Amino acid sequence: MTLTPPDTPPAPAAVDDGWRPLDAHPVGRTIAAFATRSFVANDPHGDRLRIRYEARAAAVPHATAAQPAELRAEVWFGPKAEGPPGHAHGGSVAAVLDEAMGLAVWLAHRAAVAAHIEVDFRNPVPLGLTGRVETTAGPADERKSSVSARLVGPDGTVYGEATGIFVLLGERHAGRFRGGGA
Ligand SMILES: CCCCCCCCCC(=O)SCCNC(=O)CCNC(=O)[C@H](O)C(C)(C)COP(=O)(O)OP(=O)(O)OC[C@H]1O[C@@H](n2cnc3c(N)ncnc32)[C@H](O)[C@@H]1OP(=O)(O)O
Repeated sequence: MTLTPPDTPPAPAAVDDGWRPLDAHPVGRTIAAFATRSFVANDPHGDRLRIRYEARAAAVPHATAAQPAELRAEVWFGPKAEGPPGHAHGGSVAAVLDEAMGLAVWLAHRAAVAAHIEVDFRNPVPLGLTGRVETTAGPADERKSSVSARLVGPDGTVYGEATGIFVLLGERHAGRFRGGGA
């Protein structure tokens, strides 16, 4: 049992910073449904990657430079994400950053696919790490949006940073990127 000294100030009230599970937002619900099938997020109880997305509702839809849309995630790199011994495969780190950037653009604007991404691997990701992915989707023009993301550990270590150009899907893409599978 812990005794609280009488001169200890009361704990500050929890601040509601606006972050909610992704499926709590109307647009986010559609995106979350996609994520249940995606390469990164389709095995939430597996041994490779487990990821949970959150969105800040106040920032969506329609990101602006002054108020960029934000999507973040908590991600766990399991033993089956291995690349170098004991550490996550770079492809798994890139995939996590890629998907988070794509979902951030979709949340802020509309469905989009990656045209170009760049990833900097700043530190090796130890297997078993639970990190946070932070994204910032900027404004879009008629056809594309730029976006960035980073993977940060609980002690503030930056493991990866990425930037991307995501092309917004429109009429000219009709028939491409439809659901399918086998
Ligand atoms: C369904 C929603 C899903 C959302 C979740 C996503 C999660 C994961 C994210 C991904 O990994 S998506 C899968 C990987 N990406 C792909 O498979 C896309 C493959 N590439 C294509 O299908 C086409 O190249 C693409 C649709 C990206 C572009 O073709 P378009 O014919 O629509 O592009 P267009 O040439 O008209 O260019 C549109 C704009 O984007 C720019 N652009 C296109 N490709 C670029 C590139 N590679 N680098 C830089 N900019 C590029 C281009 O310059 C132009 O800019 P401006 O409007 O300013 O002129």
